[in-house]
Amino acid sequence: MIEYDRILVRYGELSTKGNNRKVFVRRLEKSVRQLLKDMPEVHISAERDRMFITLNGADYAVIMERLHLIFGIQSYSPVIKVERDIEAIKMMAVALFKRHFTEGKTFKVRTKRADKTFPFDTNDVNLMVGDAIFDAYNDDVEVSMRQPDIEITVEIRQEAAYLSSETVMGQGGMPVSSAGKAMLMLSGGIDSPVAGYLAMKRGVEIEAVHFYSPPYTSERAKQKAIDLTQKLTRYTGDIKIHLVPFTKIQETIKQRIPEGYIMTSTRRFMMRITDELRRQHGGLAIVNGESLGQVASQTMMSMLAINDVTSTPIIRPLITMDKNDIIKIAEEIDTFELSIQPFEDCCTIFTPKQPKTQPRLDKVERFESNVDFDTLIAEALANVETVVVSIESNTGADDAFEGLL
Ligand SMILES: Nc1ncnc2c1ncn2[C@@H]1O[C@H](COP(=O)(O)OP(=O)(O)OP(=O)(O)O)[C@@H](O)[C@H]1O
Repeated sequence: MIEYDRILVRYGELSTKGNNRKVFVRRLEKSVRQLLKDMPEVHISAERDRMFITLNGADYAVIMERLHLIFGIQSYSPVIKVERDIEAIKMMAVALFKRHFTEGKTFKVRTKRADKTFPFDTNDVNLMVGDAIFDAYNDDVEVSMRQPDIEITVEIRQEAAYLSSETVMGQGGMPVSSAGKAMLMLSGGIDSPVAGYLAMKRGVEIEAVHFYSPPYTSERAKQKAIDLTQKLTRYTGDIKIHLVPFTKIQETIKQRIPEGYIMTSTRRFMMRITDELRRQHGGLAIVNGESLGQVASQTMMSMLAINDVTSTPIIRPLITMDKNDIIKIAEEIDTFELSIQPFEDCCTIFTPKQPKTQPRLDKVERFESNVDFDTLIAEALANVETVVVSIESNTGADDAFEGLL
């Protein structure tokens, strides 16, 4: 049976990014190199609009599985390289087809001609290759343009033609850290890990910030935030998490701020501290899991009052999403089960039964001005614990991202 000799990787959106493309392609190449570091036989060559991973005996299925985790890849196919000769193409297409064909399966040929000097156009190649397959089976096979069981792709480039019968969709998005760094406000809930994933997918490098309030919240609640961070490392490698002790600030808020404004004020302090950590660690933005109208803190009035503490850009990837869609992504990235584990969260413990859904900025500012919060903020910042969370060891790619960020 014929065997694939390389994997062809398509960048998609990347290829349209003008002058930045070179930088993006280089980053993507670096991600792939790191991910396949334990396979020294593999050869990677990143060209302008395609990347080729030559197997040299490596198992293509293992590589295909890992590529699925890399942002910036639109799709990829295991391919066989053949001469730019229509007879050679036809022969290989038939061989590939035979590899997959069982009775009743339909097919389609899809050609892409990157090199326009090739004497036949896309349609000609589709027809000629299709005819070769019909001939090989005495016309006893059927074409289906809409939903073929077997799709033979032929990509004709300057140096050769590449044939495949499998195309897998990648994650899409932009390569890791091509957009700079942001701080992810990570609670133990469903939403913030999804927000982090979506930001990472657009090339944002994430450092997580988690607020915890012992003894009101337990070690296990803190561990949950670390475990959620670990789930995200699968896509980028190591992620730092800053664990901020928040007890004193929350107790002070509870004593000194009128009940209806406790939640607004709590969020404002979280944001101020996150912003300071951002400044210290060279971040450019803050990412959170807010989604419009989900809970009291997420009305527009509330956001206005909370957001007022900083002019730093706040990225809210979930802002217009429905809960069901957020949950779907949480399931896909395997954070959902962890998120729904019932460990206490610092906010829910102190949150009054009826927080103001339309808090007024002038009021919350007045309430806060009566208390010396600056000292408490400095104290919390001085006691931040930073942990580097590493990629899970069962992905088969441990350490693969080392040095990537
Ligand atoms: N303990 C925390 N540490 C860090 N960030 C937090 C914490 N609690 C809340 N946040 C941030 O504030 C956002 C809004 O939180 P809130 O609890 O109002 O909403 P949520 O829909 O329950 O969010 P989540 O599901 O992420 O907990 C969160 O998505 C997160 O970004």
